[in-house]
Amino acid sequence: MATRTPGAAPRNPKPGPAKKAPAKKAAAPKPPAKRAAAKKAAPPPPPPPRPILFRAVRAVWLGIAHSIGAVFRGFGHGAKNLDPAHRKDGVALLLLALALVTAAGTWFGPQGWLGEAATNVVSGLFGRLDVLVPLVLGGTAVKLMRHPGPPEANGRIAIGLTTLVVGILGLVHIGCGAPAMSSGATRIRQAGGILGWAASTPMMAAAGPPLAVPLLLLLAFFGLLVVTATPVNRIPERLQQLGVRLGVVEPLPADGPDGESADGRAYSTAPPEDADPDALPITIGDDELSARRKRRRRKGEEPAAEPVSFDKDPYQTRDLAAGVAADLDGALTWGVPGSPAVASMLNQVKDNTAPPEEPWDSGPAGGAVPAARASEAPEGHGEAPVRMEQLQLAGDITYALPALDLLERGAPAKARSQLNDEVVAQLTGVFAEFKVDARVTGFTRGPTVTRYEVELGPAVKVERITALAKNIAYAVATPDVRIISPIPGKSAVGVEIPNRDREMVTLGDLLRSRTAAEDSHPMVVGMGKDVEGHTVMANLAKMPHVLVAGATGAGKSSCINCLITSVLVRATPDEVRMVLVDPKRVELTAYEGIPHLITPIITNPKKAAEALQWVVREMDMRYDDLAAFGFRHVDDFNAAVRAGTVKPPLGSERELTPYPYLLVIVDELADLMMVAPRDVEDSVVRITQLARAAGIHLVLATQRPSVDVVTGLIKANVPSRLAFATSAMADSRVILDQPGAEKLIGKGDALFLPMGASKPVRMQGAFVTEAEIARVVQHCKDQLAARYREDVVVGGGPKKEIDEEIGDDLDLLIQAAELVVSTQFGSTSMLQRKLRVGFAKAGRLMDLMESRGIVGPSEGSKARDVLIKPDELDAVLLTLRG
Ligand SMILES: Nc1ncnc2c1ncn2[C@@H]1O[C@H](COP(=O)(O)OP(=O)(O)OP(=O)(O)O)[C@@H](O)[C@H]1O
Repeated sequence: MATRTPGAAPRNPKPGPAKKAPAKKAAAPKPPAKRAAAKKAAPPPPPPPRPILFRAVRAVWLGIAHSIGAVFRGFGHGAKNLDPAHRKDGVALLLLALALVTAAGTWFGPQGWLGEAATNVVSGLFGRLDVLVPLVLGGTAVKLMRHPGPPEANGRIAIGLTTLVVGILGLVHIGCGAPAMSSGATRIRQAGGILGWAASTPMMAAAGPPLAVPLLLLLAFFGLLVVTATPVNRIPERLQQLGVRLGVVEPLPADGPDGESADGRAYSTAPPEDADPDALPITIGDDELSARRKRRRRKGEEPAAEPVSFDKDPYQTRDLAAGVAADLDGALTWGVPGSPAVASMLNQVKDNTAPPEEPWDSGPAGGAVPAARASEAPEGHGEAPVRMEQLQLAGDITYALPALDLLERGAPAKARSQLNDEVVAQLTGVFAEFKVDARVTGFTRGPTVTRYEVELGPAVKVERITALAKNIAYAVATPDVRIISPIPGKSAVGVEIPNRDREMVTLGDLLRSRTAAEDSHPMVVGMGKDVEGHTVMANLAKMPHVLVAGATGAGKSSCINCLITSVLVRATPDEVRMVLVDPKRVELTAYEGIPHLITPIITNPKKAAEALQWVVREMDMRYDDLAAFGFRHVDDFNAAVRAGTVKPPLGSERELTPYPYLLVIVDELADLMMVAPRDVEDSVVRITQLARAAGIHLVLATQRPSVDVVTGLIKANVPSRLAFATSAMADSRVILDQPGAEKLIGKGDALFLPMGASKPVRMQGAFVTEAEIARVVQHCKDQLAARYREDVVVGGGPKKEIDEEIGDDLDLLIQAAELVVSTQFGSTSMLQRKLRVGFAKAGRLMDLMESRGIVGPSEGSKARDVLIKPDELDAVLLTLRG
């Protein structure tokens, strides 16, 4: 659990004396220091346009390349939906052409001057192995077209492949008698080529031929590890996986003890012991951006102006080979020099895992960069949990969590686009037009909105910017301008303007992020990305209950899908169980049959109200257990059960098992409130007041955040709020107790106010497609069939003959009968209190009991006579149940 610290940029010195600056002075030159800072902050000029011929050739080349790429991607599955932003068809076509030319020359004899030249170069460089060059080039081209992978990986693969090839060519050269250069070009070509000669000669000179061979073998082996990003300690595992793929080895069953994965890595499902239960339930990871920014800032480097991708798999960088790989990735892709010594390589692994996004930063004074947490990450970061795990469930069932590959990668995030530069120019234009001494000193671009930072000249009132809101909106042609004054932690006014080229945040990218990897708690879910592009993760167990609201089409269902999919990807059914309530009948059907469900998806609002009452009973039962065994939180009880330190009472045959978290998701609270407002409110309030310690958590979604749906009582007990765009400010007030949500721009744009936070965080909610959900759900269903409990909703099991008059009140009536008979006290107000029902319902229960001979008739305000003795209770209950 970590929270974001506000930007560490030094505050500006106080503005000069409050002398009213004449209007003319507004445009006057700034003092030198200010000017210098501003100059540094100014955006770099756009690159000069390229000649038209170059652009035409490029367009034709890419056109051909994309057509051929499309053909290659058309084969089989898995490459058809490659995001255009990830394509590398241009380079791939070049490699393909080279493969064809070299194949013609080396396989069929040189033809023509081009063929001869290519053959001479290839055979001269690679010697005997020249025949393999076309294959490697062709294979690489096809791989680039079908699965280009993250750009950093290409750098690593290039270096690894070179090391591998040089090692092998050196060995071939020695194997062919190690001819010297003086023996002629033909002998060199018939051995390891110039590369083989260059690799083997110094080794033999330095260590002698017997040692040169193992050294070259080591070099080749090292290259292989780098190409495949295999850490040394995972070689056996990778070999095993290869064997399984080739069908020569059986998959290993999970052999770790409970709570340990197959590879022996501890897999903790409980929150960290030192976790502060009152801390904010969200983690805003600054891994993606700030680590690199901060490093660059330390080095005094200018930020990169080019938008860059930060798709990077933190799991690949664990030890030497992976460390080198990561280091080389950084070196090749981002121009960061690779460290010479192995030790420093290892140190840099962590740094290199931070995606190298670089927003436009105005340098220390502009402070568009928030403080980074990445460099303060705990040492053990490299031990991020491996996601594909074989986990042991109760009853010796192994359960593999879905692979993160089932979720798509998003397009690379942009740190800056031409449209941002245009907006900066428009803002500058507005300030100049209205003669306000202010300038844009930087911006941080999020997926949906960009926050432009505006610094004011001396003696310029903040109100002058706020007063310009409408003019700014006019200039940038969008009504949705939000002004934040000041940006927390900075002496600057923030102007949030939607990106016309907005980006999608995919759930896959969130769950692959380092922030997600660092917290293996099963209830941690991907929420989205904030305005600075940081990953926002939330721990549902710490929320502990959340209200999700917004107008129709604003993104609630997508958010709920992300929550459920996150849980499916990160938690086993033994860790988290769910009750899904979907009165709209369409939103959650994709999850029918998942093993995490405790009861089939509930679509009938009346049944939903019953299910909530079941949740209350489950909570009471858990509380009884906690009290009986002397624990205060279900996590402590679970830990004790797993450790075997808690035993059932003597004589009891009960087998203690840990309680899973119970996640109750209601996708349209309004539908429930329409059928049984009092019961639903009662249950929700009771659950929200108490369920936290019992590991039961509610997510309530509604598109009607009016006071009759989100009542005062519900609001008071649901502390975390997530507001998507609302149609009116009043709705925003109901959800967040403040305006703001009415200014959101829909499609997942949200304000997130987690428990304990005073200000909401604006974020772009994540998105997960139906196809991804279907893949994850299929995986879970393949692992385990759902086992439903029959007592959750009455009527879930075989239909019993229940007295028509009793109808849906059977459960309550039974509880009332138990209460009245066991206490021998026929009081309506007692029923109201104990069953938490209203006066009308308690009166009706009393009447039902009277008509069934359990209590006598009403005697005014006096308690009724109880006509049944405690030992007759069981028989009476049986009759009631039909
Ligand atoms: N996070 C997101 N990123 C991108 N697009 C989104 C996002 N969330 C929603 N959308 C787009 O908005 C559409 C409507 O979203 P969604 O169905 O989640 O809305 P909703 O609030 O649940 O509406 P309703 O209440 O009518 O069900 C989606 O089909 C999708 O195209």
